[in-house]
Amino acid sequence: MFILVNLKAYPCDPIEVATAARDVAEASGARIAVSPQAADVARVADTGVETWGQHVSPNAHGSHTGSTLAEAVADNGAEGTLINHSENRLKLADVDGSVRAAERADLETIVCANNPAQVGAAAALGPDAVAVEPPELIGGDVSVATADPGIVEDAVAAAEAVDPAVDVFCGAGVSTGEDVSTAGELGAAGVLLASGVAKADDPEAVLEDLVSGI
Ligand SMILES: O=C[C@H](O)COP(=O)(O)O
Repeated sequence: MFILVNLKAYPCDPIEVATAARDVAEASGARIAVSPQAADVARVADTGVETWGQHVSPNAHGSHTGSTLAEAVADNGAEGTLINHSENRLKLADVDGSVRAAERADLETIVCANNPAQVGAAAALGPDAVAVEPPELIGGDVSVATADPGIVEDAVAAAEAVDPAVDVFCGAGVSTGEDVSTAGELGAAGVLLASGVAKADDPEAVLEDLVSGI
């Protein structure tokens, strides 16, 4: 199970979380990555933790003011990127363009989706993985794998039907090792989480609990 911690725009210290994630990953052997604000990618990557972008734009180099260039994200140390997060939705053509931009920059990709139908559509674009996140459960206290296990199983089936090579993650409300374990039992290859770590008083303790569920 891959644990991807999205820091969103939370007022946490990205270096504190990144350092904790690096240490827990090294001690446990678990794959843990941190996805900070674009402006923090380089200094988070400098900690040695696996680092992901929160978004890349569909454009290449050129006259695109305000874009998040995939090549710049990669050059600053990121190994992958989220695309189409629930809080940063894109048009279908731009999801496709962002996946292609990430591929050009050798970034691994996870395309986010609200439900199994969108998971199937996202899988058809050929990302490395898709993540199913019911928007109403994001930021809550109950894991998607507990609140709505059927949506995870249906998402796994939807991706499998389109492209068996595309992994499925689940996210929303994940904060414990038990949540990670349950997600794995439902067929998820990883979890996408944010508030459980970014808002924690002791991010390292939460990460240690999370990896206990792998
Ligand atoms: O990117 C992370 C997801 O939106 C889940 O957020 P959450 O763990 O705060 O529910």
